[in-house]
Amino acid sequence: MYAPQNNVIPYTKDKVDDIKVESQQKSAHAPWKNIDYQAVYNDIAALLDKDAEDYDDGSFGPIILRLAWHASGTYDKKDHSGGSNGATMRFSPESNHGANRGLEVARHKLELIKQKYPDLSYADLWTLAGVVAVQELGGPQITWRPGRSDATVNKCTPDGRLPDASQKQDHVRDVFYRMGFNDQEIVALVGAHALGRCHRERSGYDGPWTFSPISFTNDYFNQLLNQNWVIKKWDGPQQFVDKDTGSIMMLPADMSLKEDPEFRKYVELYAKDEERFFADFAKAFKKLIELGVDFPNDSPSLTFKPL
Ligand code: HEM
Repeated sequence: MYAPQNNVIPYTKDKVDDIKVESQQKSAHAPWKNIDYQAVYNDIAALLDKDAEDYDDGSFGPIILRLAWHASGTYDKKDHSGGSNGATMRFSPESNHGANRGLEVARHKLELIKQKYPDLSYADLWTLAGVVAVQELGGPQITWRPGRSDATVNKCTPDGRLPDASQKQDHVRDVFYRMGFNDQEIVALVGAHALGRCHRERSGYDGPWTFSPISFTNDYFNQLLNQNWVIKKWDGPQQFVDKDTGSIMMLPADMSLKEDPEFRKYVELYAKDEERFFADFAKAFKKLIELGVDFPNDSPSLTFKPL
């Protein structure tokens, strides 16, 4: 179990009641106070595998997690632009940036939740949904805070802020250092590739990273280190497949994590210590979804019980 940090208020019934009492006055200036977040969590959790029998590996969790990451990973610490606050991927041009191809599937699913909880901002919804995806697919508990607000189209970030999978460690560092992450945090975050898969029609790449793409584990690191990776023979962009089965894959950017000695230290650590990976991922992911967010002073830190 991942014990909440000391300053974290567990999402107990009392806390829910507190929020309800405050919301009896229906806070027009702070609509985020009017919401029962464990109820939202539960509704998102129920959505992950609803009508998903014919979708990918049977869960919308991975693409919903990717939405939370791409909404947040546009942050630039120099001018505080981008980040999850604003949810500007609702608008073109950001929704049409190449890196965001396919994410309309996740945005569309979550629209059902937005309709049920109109006071919930899209920025809070998408980040909370990322937390739900990680937890419900077996990952660590992640502390989350409400209070983000939605911006208008003029806050869309320029194209090119998210990582380019065909590039290696220098580029990966440029992108994540721009957000304010260090090498250990970068490796922990990319461990999310335990989940989900690449889609030809979206990124051009093809296939999952692990044999269990709807279970959050440290298996991405084990596969990265222990498989014999060979260049896939095809007409698509350069990617690697495991020599034995040809059914799992790595991107050039993934391979750079094991080729770069500083990154590799953490790949090895997380491959042998899943508990450490879970703890470090939970911290780094919380940081990711809070980049650039100026939370209201009274925004509580919440943890959620899995369904
Ligand atoms: C070097 C950094 C990264 C690169 C180059 C990268 C690249 C990619 C690419 C090319 C895809 C396939 C998209 C598709 O074809 O559908 C993908 C999927 C995915 N990425 Fe990353 N990514 C990076 C970091 C991250 C991080 C930090 C997270 C989360 C914390 C993440 C979570 C995911 C997930 C869950 C999927 C699967 C989506 C699905 O199944 O539809 N990625 N990534």
